[in-house]
Amino acid sequence: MAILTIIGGGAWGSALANLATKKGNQVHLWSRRSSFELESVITSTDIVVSAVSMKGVAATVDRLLATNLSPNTIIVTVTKGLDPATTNTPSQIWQTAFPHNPIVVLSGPNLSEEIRQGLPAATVAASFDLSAAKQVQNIYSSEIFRVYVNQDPLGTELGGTLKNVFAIAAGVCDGLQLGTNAKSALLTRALPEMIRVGVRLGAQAETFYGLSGLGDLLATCNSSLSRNYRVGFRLSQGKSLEEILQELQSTAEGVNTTNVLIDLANQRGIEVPVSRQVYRLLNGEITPEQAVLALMERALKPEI
Ligand SMILES: NC(=O)c1ccc[n+]([C@@H]2O[C@H](COP(=O)([O-])OP(=O)(O)OC[C@H]3O[C@@H](n4cnc5c(N)ncnc54)[C@H](O)[C@@H]3O)[C@@H](O)[C@H]2O)c1
Ligand SMILES: O=P(O)(O)OC[C@H](O)CO
Repeated sequence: MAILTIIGGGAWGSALANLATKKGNQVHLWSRRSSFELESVITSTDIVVSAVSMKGVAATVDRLLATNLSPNTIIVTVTKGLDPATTNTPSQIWQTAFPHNPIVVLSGPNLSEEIRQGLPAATVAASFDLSAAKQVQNIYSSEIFRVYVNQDPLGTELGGTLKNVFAIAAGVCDGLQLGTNAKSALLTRALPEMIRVGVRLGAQAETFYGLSGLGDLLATCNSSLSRNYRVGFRLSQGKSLEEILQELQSTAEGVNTTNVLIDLANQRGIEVPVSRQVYRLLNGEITPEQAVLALMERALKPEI
């Protein structure tokens, strides 16, 4: 049995708290509205899970820096986003702030609503520190949640983060009723685009073929449970982004991720054709139909 403190009481933090509690662990679920102080539970904590949205990562890091967290405590990050100021991933931010703590990325095709319903799912615990990843694997593995490990935290994290951009595109594709051929083409071309970005940032290409890359891409791009997919679907119905985000009342990380990704691609000269059309659509530069046409009329090229 381990003692976990989960920071962030949103959809995913709550689902992760339930999974760990059902395995017999002691779980403190802390959010900004909690009636207890973070300090009061942190010294006895074996594992801290950060389940806040990207916009809350910096504040959460500061909050934890103000406690006396032991360097032995494993920090697990599940946020799927990029920092607009630095383009860093959450695990990079955590590692910089806590250089002596093991940092583990937990990411995979994990729509929280399905997990809340007790449906089976698999995921990846990734860390440079394999023993820390294995501890997280043991704590979270159950008959409904199968956890694999790897040693590519950046690739694991970028798979979960970048797929949100394509989930928006997939929602547009389905909303416009473009058909199965178009959807298959979109998802297939999304994967090399994710790998191109990931490898340039230092991730391993193979990681993107696993659960945290292809797996999460398939889950998110094919489910109306995905908030990013829903953003794309509603854009295709002519709603404004502002209106959609207002109705959503929850986090769709793909909107911020698209903007950061395009900054990054421009700085480093990375070719990201699908993401670029998602960017133009989100920023009101083109209509969904124009985005599709722009992709179809690109200069012809070899497949690989
Ligand atoms: N919901 C899912 O299916 C799922 C699955 C895997 C990963 N994720 C990722 O987990 C993260 C959280 O997603 P969610 O679905 O729980 O979102 P959510 O919108 O339900 O909850 C977001 C949480 O972040 C907290 N937060 C935001 N700003 C904060 C701040 N400044 N300080 C402290 N806390 C702050 C909120 O209080 C809330 O608890 C996202 O990055 C998401 O991509 C979600
Ligand atoms: O609801 P979304 O689009 O944030 O997707 C949730 C998870 O990332 C799916 O793995």
